[in-house]
Amino acid sequence: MKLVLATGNKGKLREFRQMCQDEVVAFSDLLGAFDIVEDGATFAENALIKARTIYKKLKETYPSGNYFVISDDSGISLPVLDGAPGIYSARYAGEGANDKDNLYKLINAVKAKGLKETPAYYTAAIAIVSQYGEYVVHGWMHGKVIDKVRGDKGFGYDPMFIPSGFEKTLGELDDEVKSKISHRGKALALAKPIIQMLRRKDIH
Ligand SMILES: O=c1[nH]c(=O)c2ncn([C@@H]3O[C@H](COP(=O)(O)OP(=O)(O)OP(=O)(O)O)[C@@H](O)[C@H]3O)c2[nH]1
Ligand SMILES: [Mg+2]
Repeated sequence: MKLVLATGNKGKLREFRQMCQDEVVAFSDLLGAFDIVEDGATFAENALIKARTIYKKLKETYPSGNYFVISDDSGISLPVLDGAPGIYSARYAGEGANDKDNLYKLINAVKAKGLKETPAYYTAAIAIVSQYGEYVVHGWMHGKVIDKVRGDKGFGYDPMFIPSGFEKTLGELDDEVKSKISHRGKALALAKPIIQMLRRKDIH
């Protein structure tokens, strides 16, 4: 049974591949690349929208295929900004904004509050859509953001985010370290038993 990832984000794909023993196929390799409208009100709703869209298209394109779809909707929230950018993290600096635009907009928002650092947390909702049912799990990573960029690892807001208990930003820490403590890593740890269950169902 194929595990198809419903994301167009290369950073997420890299992290999923590193964290899953199973082979992970990007949906664009099977269906070509396209955008999905994420108009849900929560991370969970958006994750389900993405996974359902890809599952439906796969069923239309490969009716006898054997697969399940996994998606990730995630973002960073700052209590000092009433939880922004939250579910709008990918388009914080506007539709079509890239990671750098979003990163510098958030740095400027922190500075505009007269702060050098402030608490922040990442949320990830992972949805799994399969012929047996739909599942959603969550993970969080708490820490703080600073008013500057440090390091070039990770993606998105990582160069300004310092996880609790660390001195370095995620831009300075290796992917292996990030995976152990990240919102995505924690959500995936909860998703793994579901994935195993789906594989067992597939066998019997
Ligand atoms: O520095 C970061 N490290 C992370 O670990 C992380 N996780 C999420 N984010 C931010 O939140 C948006 C998600 O939005 P999002 O879930 O809609 O994803 P996306 O649009 O990039 O891809 P897709 O999966 O929807 O295709 C992303 O673009 C990033 O800006 C992160 N930033
Ligand atoms: Mg998105």
